[in-house]
Amino acid sequence: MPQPVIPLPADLAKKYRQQRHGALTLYGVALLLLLSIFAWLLYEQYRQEIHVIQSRNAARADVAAEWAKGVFAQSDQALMGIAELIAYEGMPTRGDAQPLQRALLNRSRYVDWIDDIGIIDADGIVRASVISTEQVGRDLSGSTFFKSFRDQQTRTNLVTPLYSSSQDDRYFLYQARRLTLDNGEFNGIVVARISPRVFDRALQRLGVTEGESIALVDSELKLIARLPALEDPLPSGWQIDSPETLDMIEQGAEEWMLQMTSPLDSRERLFQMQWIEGLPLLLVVGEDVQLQLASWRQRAGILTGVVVLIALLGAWGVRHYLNRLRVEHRLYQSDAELRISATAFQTHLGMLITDAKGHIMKVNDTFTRITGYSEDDVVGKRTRMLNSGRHDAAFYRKIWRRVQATGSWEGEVWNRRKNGDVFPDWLTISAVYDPQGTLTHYVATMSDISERKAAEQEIHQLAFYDPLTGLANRRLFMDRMEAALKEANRHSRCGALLFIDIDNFKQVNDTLGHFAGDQLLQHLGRQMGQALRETDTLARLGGDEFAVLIEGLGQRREHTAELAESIAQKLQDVMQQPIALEEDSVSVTASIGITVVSDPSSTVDDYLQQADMALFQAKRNGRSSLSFFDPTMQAELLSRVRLENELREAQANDEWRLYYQPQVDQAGRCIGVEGLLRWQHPERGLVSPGVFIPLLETTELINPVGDWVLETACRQLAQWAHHPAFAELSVAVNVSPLQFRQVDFVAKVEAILQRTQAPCHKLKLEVTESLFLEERDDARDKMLRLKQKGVRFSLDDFGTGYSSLAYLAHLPLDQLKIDQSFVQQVIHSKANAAIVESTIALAQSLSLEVIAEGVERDDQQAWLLTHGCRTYQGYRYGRPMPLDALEAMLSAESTI
Ligand SMILES: Nc1nc2c(ncn2[C@@H]2O[C@@H]3COP(=O)(O)O[C@H]4[C@@H](O)[C@H](n5cnc6c(=O)[nH]c(N)nc65)O[C@@H]4COP(=O)(O)O[C@H]3[C@H]2O)c(=O)[nH]1
Repeated sequence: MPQPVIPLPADLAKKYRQQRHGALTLYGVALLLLLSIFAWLLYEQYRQEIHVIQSRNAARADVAAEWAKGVFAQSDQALMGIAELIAYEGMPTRGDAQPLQRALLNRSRYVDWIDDIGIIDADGIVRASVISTEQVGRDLSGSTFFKSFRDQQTRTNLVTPLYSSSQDDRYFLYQARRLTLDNGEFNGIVVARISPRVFDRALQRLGVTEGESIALVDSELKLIARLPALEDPLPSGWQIDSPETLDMIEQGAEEWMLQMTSPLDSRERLFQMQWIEGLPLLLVVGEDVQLQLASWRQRAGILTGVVVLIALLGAWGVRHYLNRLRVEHRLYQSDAELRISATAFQTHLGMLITDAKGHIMKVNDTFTRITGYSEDDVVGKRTRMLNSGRHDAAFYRKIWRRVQATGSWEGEVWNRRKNGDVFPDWLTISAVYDPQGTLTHYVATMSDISERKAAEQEIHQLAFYDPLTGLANRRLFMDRMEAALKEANRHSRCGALLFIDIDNFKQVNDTLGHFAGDQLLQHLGRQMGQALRETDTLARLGGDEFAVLIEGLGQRREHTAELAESIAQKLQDVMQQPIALEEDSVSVTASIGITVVSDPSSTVDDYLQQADMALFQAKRNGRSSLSFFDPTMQAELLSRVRLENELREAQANDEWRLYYQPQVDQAGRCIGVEGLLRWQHPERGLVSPGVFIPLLETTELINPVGDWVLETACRQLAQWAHHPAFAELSVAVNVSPLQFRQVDFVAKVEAILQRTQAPCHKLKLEVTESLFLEERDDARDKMLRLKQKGVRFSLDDFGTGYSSLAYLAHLPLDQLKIDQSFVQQVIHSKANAAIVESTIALAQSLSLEVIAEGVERDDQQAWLLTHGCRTYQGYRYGRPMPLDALEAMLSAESTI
């Protein structure tokens, strides 16, 4: 498997590229500079070499020219001497040329390069000749040469190019001088024939070194003389073929240089060519360029070698530098890779590397931290040492099969730490292959997910379990219900749903405190859990309400109901066991509503509703009762819902009525009334409070309705206050605990009293014992504040509750009202008689008035009177009635 290349950080890669580019650029520039200097140096040296050659050529050409001029000057001297002679002695005539002939001979001997001297008279007739005597008498008047002297007065002398001799075809140069008479008249010319050999000799005297050449040519490029002599010497007059030179001549240049191949010996030369002043002769001095530049070439070669060497050294240096740079970067890269690998290895994940056989080779610090095993503990051992024992062999086989098939595996595994603790581990295993595809190692990462699991567990617990009891909460219970319903439908098996409510839990909670209440709930949860099977689901739905789902009870509904009932009874028994709570020992009872889960068409909500209704019914039946859901319950519920809606409308439609029931003294005189609420229903007629008061309390409609009652009663009191027949009547009004607990209750009452201007001391508020079960001090405080206004208090239904008598003594009560349930049994039930008796005694001891409620018969009144109760209320004296009826009744009879 190819190793992944860890890319360099972008800035480092950029720096590397910049350094590399910089080095190459520097090298290129340096090389260019070096080459430029080198080329310049070479060129300069070449230029100097050429300049030296040119200078040398020019110097030699000058010398040669001077010499050539000297030759012609000397010969001209000779010609001048002859001219003077002729001027003195006159032109010889035919036959007397002897003396002149001798003079000519002398001159030609004196100037040895003069091959011949001749004299031509003004008519162009040769008068004398040193050598070519046979020429004497010859007429040359037609020759251009002669004519140029005769026709051009100013011409005094002339040198001609090479002319071939008519006798022997040899070439000669001719130098002529004008002869004049004393009067300046043209008298002919004297001509010297000069042999080119003179120049050969002269050039030889000048000498040349290897490669040099010097030549004299005439204006028609005929060779006059040349040094060095060629192996196969060319004759004078040999026509040189050099178009370049001819070009230059045609251009009329005085002197010039040409580099060209010599047409004589085919050597490449640099030629200096210049005319010899006043002569039709061209001096050509050449130097073999190749030869002369040999040392320059040598130097150039050495220099080139040096430059190449420097360039190579530079290139080597640059290459070395680049290599170093590359190595450095690779090193950095490798280093980075190593660092990354090392860092990656030391991560928050535990890491473990094994060989192909699973023997541990290396672990990191996190591994040690997670497992407690150091590297020394594990190296060489097999990974199975971490096995927790929670997974079977098949589990591990499956993992390794997966790794072999796909190269990796990840998942949750329970492993064991060195200290024996088992922990959940999120494990990944990757197989490592070499480039040939052979498995070489396994790399595993592990992370201890105990905390995550615990958190998940906690979240799960919080989401699905009741934090107080640890039982399933409503949500989980609903899920289980859903599942159970599906299961029941699939297998046609019935189940049962039980709703359990602890009777009077609220009072326990209120009297013993919330902590004790919590303990009680936890205890009951545990007790019930133990009484049920593991497959049953016990949940706390909230408050003191528990639910049990029992599945798979049977296929017959009746049988299931029987089983459910027995389970419910078992639970009731369990719950009734006394429970030690702090210092108290408490025993509670529970009411249970049961519904049988059997109807495939019913939903979870349907069953929950049914169980709820059954429970409602059970509670209505009294403590510790069981009730099965039946369809009539449902009807009741529906009517309850309807009633609730109607109650809301009643408030809006002003359907409330206040009835009054007389309260009398032992003489039968009405001393007051109790205001009792009635509902004037548009269809049902007059409805008793027993039907709707509990509903008003659960819907909190009790507050506005209670306000209305208070207001109505007070208004009535205020009216009666002005009526002598009723002015002494007091009005007792029932105040629900809910109503009393309103924060602004006192203010409300005060406002009503203020508004209605009712006499406060005639208003009697009837409160029940349940008011003092919670927030006692607040209730007492409110009573005291109202008491200050003169409002009086009567404790209603006395004897039915759990009132702490000690506490009652501290309340600002005025009256105890004996509940009608005791009063009506007072004759027949000794127990009831005892309760009434003790109540009367209690009232007397607390200096409270006492009134008996529900007195229907005379014997009851007699008994009460005998036992010290002198105030009564009951049908015996009048049923609750409308105001006008009451007033009519009171107006008609002075006593009842
Ligand atoms: N069998 C029998 N019953 C007798 C006799 N004498 C009186 N009663 C009934 O006993 C109840 C006395 O009222 P309570 O104990 O305060 O019990 C009241 C009271 O707790 C509540 N209630 C009535 N009006 C109001 C109200 O305005 N506010 C509040 N919060 N509760 C009210 O409704 C309860 C029932 O009221 P009612 O149906 O009017 O029933 C009244 C009354 O009609 C008798 O000789 N024999």
